[in-house]
Amino acid sequence: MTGSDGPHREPGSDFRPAGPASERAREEEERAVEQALALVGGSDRTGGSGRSGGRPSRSQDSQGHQDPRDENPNPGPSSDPHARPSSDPHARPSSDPHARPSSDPHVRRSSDSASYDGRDNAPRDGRTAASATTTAGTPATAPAPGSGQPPLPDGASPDDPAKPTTPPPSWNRARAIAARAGRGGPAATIRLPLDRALGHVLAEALGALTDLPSFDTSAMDGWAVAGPGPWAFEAGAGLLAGRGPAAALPDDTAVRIATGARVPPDTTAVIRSEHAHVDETRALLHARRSVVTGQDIRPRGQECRSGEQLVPAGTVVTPAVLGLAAAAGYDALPVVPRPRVDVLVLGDELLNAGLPHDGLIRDALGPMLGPWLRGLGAEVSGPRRLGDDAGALRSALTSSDADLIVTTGGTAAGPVDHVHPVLEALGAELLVDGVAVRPGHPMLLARMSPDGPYLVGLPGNPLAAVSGLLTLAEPLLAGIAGRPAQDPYRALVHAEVHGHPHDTRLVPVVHRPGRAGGRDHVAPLRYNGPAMLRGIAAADGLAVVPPGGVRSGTEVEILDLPWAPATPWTEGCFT
Ligand SMILES: Nc1nc2c(c(=O)[nH]1)N[C@H]1C(S)=C(S)[C@@H](COP(=O)(O)OP(=O)(O)OC[C@H]3O[C@@H](n4cnc5c(N)ncnc54)[C@H](O)[C@@H]3O)O[C@H]1N2
Ligand code: MOO
Repeated sequence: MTGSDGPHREPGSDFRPAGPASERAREEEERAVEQALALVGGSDRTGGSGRSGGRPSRSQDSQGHQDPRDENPNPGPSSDPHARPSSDPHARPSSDPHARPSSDPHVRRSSDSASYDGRDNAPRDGRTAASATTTAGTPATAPAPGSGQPPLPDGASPDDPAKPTTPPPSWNRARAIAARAGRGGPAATIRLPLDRALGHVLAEALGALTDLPSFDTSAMDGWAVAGPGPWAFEAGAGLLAGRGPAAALPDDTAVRIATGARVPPDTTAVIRSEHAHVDETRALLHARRSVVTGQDIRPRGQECRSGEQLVPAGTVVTPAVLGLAAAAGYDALPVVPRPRVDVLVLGDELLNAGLPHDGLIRDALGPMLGPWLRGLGAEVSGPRRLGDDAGALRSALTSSDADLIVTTGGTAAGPVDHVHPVLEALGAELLVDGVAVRPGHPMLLARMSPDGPYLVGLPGNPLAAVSGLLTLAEPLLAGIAGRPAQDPYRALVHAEVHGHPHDTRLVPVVHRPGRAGGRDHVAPLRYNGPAMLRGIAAADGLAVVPPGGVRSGTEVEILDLPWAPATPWTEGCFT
């Protein structure tokens, strides 16, 4: 991904067409974001920023290729994981799997329904629409399963067939909502000693506490000389680093000097040892080449003057920043506290160790999410494995003092999918309830209360969970931690990547150097089905594939994975 021919980053770019229509779309998106945040009392601290191919097979083949259409084949009312029973007896289904009957998304509905009774296995189907339904476009109701009512045409609502239903937010809009929600809170500052500051974000600009260098210093081992030479010197005398000030150097004299030693006043230049000829018998030093005034002297303040800004607020404290801060006189740094994240893993079918057996499978998300979230700058507790126990989920949510709770699984409408009913019962506000992205469309973002933690509900399918992590958790955490969210950039893609008919697809890719005059590019990886991690484990990025797909030889947006660049063992995964 390096080199002038390589994929170039265009931080502000997206797929919106230019012109007034895109301007309108942007304004609408902004409005929707504002509405979402108004519900939880969030505001934008910083003012906001943002920024086909051949016919695919209909199902996943033996190589792990996934037909994007399989994940949303317009399944009809009962197969929509978002489908919620309606409290409206006249409610009729929509044929859009995302369609939720209209209701004012700004109305926070009461939670006095029988949707959640705090017991395990609370009947999902008995849930009404009383809920934390909100803005981002996915108010939730669907026909009661088995109601036998015919689906409405796309765009029609059950209450008013002429009234369009609200689709789930686009991938870009969902990310914007999450980012702005994260930026909505007050920015706290703590001072941390250097050895604990790594990975935090600077809450304030770092100003130098001293000139750097703080004194004129020798850049080389050699001789400090005064005047044009040759120079007399005193055998055995010399200046070392770490010593106090030396006496001024008289004209036509030289003194041995070590790299880093203070240069004596009146020094003209430093001559490197290898460029000097020492006449021991006459105690005279000669230069082997011409001497330029000031050579190999680092003057005081060359790198910075005291008070000068070294790095701005918002900079992530890297090892290099730690080194710079130490050099500039800091013992501790003003940083934004790491966002605290609780990870709750849901699912009775999950094993913590050993081989899958008897229908049980290994928990793939618990081991993955902690390190990934830490990589995003969070302080992570857990994972806590709660099984499919609505009561346990409820008490974990109410007792958390984290900034963000991440749950895995249980986001859909299966019999033991407790996330929505528990959020409803607790009166949480849904900022995002489903996103037009594959995999991961049932992902959600909620706020437990106006001052309470956020909750990101990741779908249980492992790659869908990764999608939710990068779509909602990453921008939210970046906002809370005071760092910029990752901007996708564009890269050439060497293969056709099928798109979903109307949703964004996130596809694992790996960066490849251009060979034989070819350009650097990304190659999509197979084993990219929602339940698979094999592709993402070999990837260094995710291609953001717009509806309709991308053709080979064109550019696609890329989100880097934290461990980019590529791992060497990618080969088996190429499409
Ligand atoms: N009728 C429909 N059913 C489903 C649809 C749909 O459109 N209609 N969408 C599917 C999609 S897509 C997803 S994603 C899931 C989301 O469901 P949940 O978030 O409720 O996830 P679960 O049902 O709990 O689990 C789904 C799947 O993932 C496995 N899983 C869960 N947790 C883990 C873990 N920690 N490690 C490894 N694997 C995990 C779980 O066993 C299931 O196989 O809904 C679909 N259903
Ligand atoms: O495709 Mo599902 O959306 O997340 O696995």
